[in-house]
Amino acid sequence: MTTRVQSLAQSGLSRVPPQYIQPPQTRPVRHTAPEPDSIPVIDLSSFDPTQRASTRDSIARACREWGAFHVTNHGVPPSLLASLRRAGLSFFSDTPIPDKLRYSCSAAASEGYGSKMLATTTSDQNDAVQVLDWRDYFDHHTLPLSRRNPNRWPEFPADYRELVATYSDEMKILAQKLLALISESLGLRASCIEDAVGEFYQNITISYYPPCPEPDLTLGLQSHSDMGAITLLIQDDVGGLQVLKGGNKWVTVQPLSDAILVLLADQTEIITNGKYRSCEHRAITNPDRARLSVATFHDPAKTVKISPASELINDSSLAKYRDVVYGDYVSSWYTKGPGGKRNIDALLLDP
Ligand SMILES: O=C(O)CCC(=O)C(=O)O
Ligand SMILES: [Fe+2]
Repeated sequence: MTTRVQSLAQSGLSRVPPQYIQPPQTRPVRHTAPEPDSIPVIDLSSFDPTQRASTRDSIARACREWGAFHVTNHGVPPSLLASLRRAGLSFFSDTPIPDKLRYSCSAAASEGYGSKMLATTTSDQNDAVQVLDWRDYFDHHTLPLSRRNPNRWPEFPADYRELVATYSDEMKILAQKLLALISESLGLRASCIEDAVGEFYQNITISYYPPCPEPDLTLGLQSHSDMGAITLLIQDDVGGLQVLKGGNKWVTVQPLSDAILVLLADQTEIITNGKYRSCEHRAITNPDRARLSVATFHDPAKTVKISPASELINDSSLAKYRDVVYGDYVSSWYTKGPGGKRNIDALLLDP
């Protein structure tokens, strides 16, 4: 069974164990001065037709420049976001570790309480070395309803299961709204991306990053892009999520109370034929405070074949990505590990 990072952190270590030490090239660089650049914020309240055009333009710019943006006035009650963060934090910080271990998940992508999501190796003097993330998590299978079994989720606090179920339903509605706006921002039919994805397979992962004694040597979550279509993320006020801008600059996403962060994922990159790239991101740790985030992933079914939208392909704009059956993409992702964007880049026809 994998060690939980929280038990290591609570044992009062002053150094992190060697398997959590990143090689020099992937260690985080801490920003001391305020960063000049920040993730765009898009107000979704203006759903009347005249404003919709300017919302679409802002979305187009954010998707091209960042592959990520915050949304405000998104229709999800702020009290629900706060309650879910509170319930998640209570599971991680108030439940004794032996009780949490009753919910242990067995392998990558299975439901439950775990720590090592990603098998990743880095080469150290020709020996393959596995580097672990400084993170524990709880993964919930939430949609379609046939996958949702709240009995597998924590039963404390008392409203935990109901909150996760309500949150799942709200995130589905928001993901549909956003995929429609993103499609339209490319001049496509509103339903174009959602039709290509099909019924959403939705997972909700609550991540808990304990304080880390050596934050300059570790990552809470190594660099990756999410493999599905679209991810909706909320975090607490601690901060630590970073997105890669322009392929070379890590920018910290400043927590914005009540906003929801939208991250474009790999299948949207394929469907839009690379007009919008998926967002590469990672989480850093800090020495003082534990951090909590909730990521809601919206993926195709494993049997769905994903290819660039036919509306975007013509004689002067050829398909840039190979078609892929989503289940094959997922298997290969877990076999190779994330490694930034190497999985999606491997599908490029002419890299
Ligand atoms: O903790 C975060 O902010 C990032 C989580 C994430 O990227 C993921 O779960 O895929
Ligand atoms: Fe992610």
